[in-house]
Amino acid sequence: MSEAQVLGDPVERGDEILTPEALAFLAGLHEAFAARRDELLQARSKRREEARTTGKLDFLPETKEIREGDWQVAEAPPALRDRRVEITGPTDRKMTINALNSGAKVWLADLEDANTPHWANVVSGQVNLYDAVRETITLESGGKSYALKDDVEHATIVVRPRGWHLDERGLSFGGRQAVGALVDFGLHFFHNAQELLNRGKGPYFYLPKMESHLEARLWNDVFTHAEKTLGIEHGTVRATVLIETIPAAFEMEEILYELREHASGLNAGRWDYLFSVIKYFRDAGEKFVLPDRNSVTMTAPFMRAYTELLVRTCHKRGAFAIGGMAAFIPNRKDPEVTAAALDKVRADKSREAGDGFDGSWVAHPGMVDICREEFDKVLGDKPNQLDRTRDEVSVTADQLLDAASTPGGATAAGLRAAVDVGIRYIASWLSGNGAAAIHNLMEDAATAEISRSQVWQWVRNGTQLDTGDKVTAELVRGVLAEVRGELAAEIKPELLEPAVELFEQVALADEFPDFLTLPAYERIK
Ligand SMILES: CC(=O)SCCNC(=O)CCNC(=O)[C@H](O)C(C)(C)COP(=O)(O)OP(=O)(O)OC[C@H]1O[C@@H](n2cnc3c(N)ncnc32)[C@H](O)[C@@H]1OP(=O)(O)O
Ligand SMILES: O=CC(=O)O
Repeated sequence: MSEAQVLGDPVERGDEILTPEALAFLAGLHEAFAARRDELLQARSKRREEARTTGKLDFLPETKEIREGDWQVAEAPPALRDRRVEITGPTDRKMTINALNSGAKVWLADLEDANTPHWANVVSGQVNLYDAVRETITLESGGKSYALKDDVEHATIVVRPRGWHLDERGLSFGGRQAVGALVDFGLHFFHNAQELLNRGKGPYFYLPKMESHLEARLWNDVFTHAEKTLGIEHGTVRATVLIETIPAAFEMEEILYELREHASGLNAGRWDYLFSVIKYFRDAGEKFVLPDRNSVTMTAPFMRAYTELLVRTCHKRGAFAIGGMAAFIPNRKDPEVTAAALDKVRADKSREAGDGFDGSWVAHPGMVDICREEFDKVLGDKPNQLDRTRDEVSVTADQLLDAASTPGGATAAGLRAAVDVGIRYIASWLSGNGAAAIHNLMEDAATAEISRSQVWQWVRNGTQLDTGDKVTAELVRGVLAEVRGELAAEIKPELLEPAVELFEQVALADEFPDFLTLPAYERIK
């Protein structure tokens, strides 16, 4: 087996996580699965090229039997039967404690879009998960003592590892960089799977950014291998898959089918989904050009088609349908902003509960009650609404791809906001914070991806703004220069300058970079 080499700097308590046994377990995962990961990433480009040339995607003819077959996913374990409110957040120590105490049923412990994968964050996130699972996690910070409360039910931990595309420079196996997803999954599983089972929970995961059922098959094989290696019963791992890429929307059934012994549901990851629609069809013509990011809502016809199909697919197969993130967050200093955010989140969760979702996401502890209240109204004493099978729903490929009917337009204010948010977010990411409050919205990698890919698409299509200006690279550079001047008073030059350069690269390069976090990762030391 390839030998593990730890290349990242030492991290406090890292020796408890990067033990020889844990590294050997990761080496086994890499030996078995890294090459297949590489092949599947290559397959992504081939499929995208087909969509670019045809401007189309469709349900797969070769998997029709699966879509029409009679099968169900495994029954949910007790800890995942009631998911009416899920809080998401990075695994820093304070957020971990606050999330577990928040009153949410589930905590999505985010090693992905809300986390900058600095080696220190990668390892300390695992230290925090280790302590969280054992309920020993405490912190002294800002004159406050943090610990798990005795009088609330602690949220069930569901870990989101990085997507398949990201490598990890802090570790190598046989001289090749580790696969980020296998590191995140493997360390949590190795240290905590048995401990979680002893406590009546289990190793539960959220799987991000998949583009096909073959990628789901790979995850399923990883789970089976991990269970076998550690002597844990097959089917103990439970995974909720984020449907957050446009090709995956055409394979919801197949993804559940591949993971059926390990699946617990699908989530409508709306932000990455929007990013994916733009990215996939960025050069397929005007009909895929979307209006300003913040004006595309969940009631746009193509977004509605996606969520309706998701609920229908899940409940047909006995899987949970989990709603997405309304990005509005409260602001302690501004009651008006807070009141408006609460109203918007309430409306969003009310719509989702009415549509048949079994629960949904919030980004902030201040939103937990609102989400719970809206789901309580629909669920009452029932833990979920798997029985609402939504048989009347039927969604076509054209409906999923109908970006053209989205109301709204591209505006100069929208362009400026995209540049401003993009730069602010990248500066935050580079500093080690993968999630940030920007203009009273939660921003993470997914939301920032929309901003920069939208700019790229508008330039490529020469989109006309409300001012009559056509979006060109020159126009965007002008906006960039103005925004950079404004932000100089707020962001240190050592973060602002690389953030501006990176934004320019990911928004204006001739060749569209697949993920902004790839060139950003190259920049971190
Ligand atoms: C599109 C997607 O992929 S969504 C999923 C990925 N994104 C995320 O998970 C982002 C989750 N949200 C966050 O990270 C945060 O809410 C932020 C960064 C947006 C804002 O955080 P802050 O600036 O700290 O907000 P604010 O000052 O209002 O926080 C108030 C308190 O709530 C805590 N808090 C805020 N958000 C969270 C959270 N998601 N989980 C746990 N605690 C939280 C803060 O730690 C703070 O605690 P304290 O009073 O003990 O100091
Ligand atoms: O990951 C979730 C999303 O909305 O993107």
